[in-house]
Amino acid sequence: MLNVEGLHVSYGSIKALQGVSIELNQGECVAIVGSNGAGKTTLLKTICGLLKPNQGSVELEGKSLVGKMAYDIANMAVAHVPEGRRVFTEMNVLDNLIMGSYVKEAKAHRKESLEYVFSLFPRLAERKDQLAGTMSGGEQQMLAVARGLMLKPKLLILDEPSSGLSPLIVEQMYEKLGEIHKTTDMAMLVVEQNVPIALSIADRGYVLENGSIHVSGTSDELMVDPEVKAAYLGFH
Ligand SMILES: Nc1ncnc2c1ncn2[C@@H]1O[C@H](COP(=O)(O)OP(=O)(O)OP(=O)(O)O)[C@@H](O)[C@H]1O
Repeated sequence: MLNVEGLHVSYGSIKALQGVSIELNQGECVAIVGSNGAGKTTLLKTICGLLKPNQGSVELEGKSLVGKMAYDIANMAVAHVPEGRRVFTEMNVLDNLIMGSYVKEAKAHRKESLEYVFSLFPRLAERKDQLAGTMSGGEQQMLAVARGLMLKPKLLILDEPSSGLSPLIVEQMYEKLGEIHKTTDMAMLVVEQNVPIALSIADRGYVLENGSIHVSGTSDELMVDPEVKAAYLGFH
């Protein structure tokens, strides 16, 4: 459903992506992993229309996303959960969720979507009137994911959901992401530095190094790949 082909993206003279190609099928969860500065966030931002590539194509179900505004991409049911959560801190939980369903198609299903995210994250239902900025880091990450789900996405894009969270909270977060993956047919693209946890829920993964795909395969293949093990899984 998502085809990214030969993507080149630069920031001035810095080449952040150099010929990246990935694909994602409906219902699949794919992890993009790699070290700091490998180009992971740049790849997601380009897919979501926040950055314009110098070269290459990004297609969702055969329709190009290149040059589209972020709003139009949201209208095509692509939800982006950015790194660092970025919830609306001065708004309460419920209003944050409502903001997630601002496009026409999502607005029409707002009630069911709210029921769905509240059943998935009961804590958010309990705290629906609380100001988002006063929630804990883990709760804000749940809210950010739930806000993404309010778009009724065909493709849910998550940038470093583990970022800044304690190991236990990361585990709980990934349990939920695994549940979403198992119980829906939406495609999920997860960027992570925490490679083992990302591969624990993903069907496949791509290892990005210095702006290029270095290795790719199923999660099981990557878990036993000697280079991946040495570089990311702490085995030598
Ligand atoms: N706005 C920018 N201006 C200039 N260079 C940038 C900008 N954003 C990113 N870069 C550079 O592009 C490269 C890729 O950055 P990117 O943020 O995509 O990496 P990343 O894999 O997401 O890293 P991290 O895991 O640390 O977030 C890095 O060398 C980074 O310094």
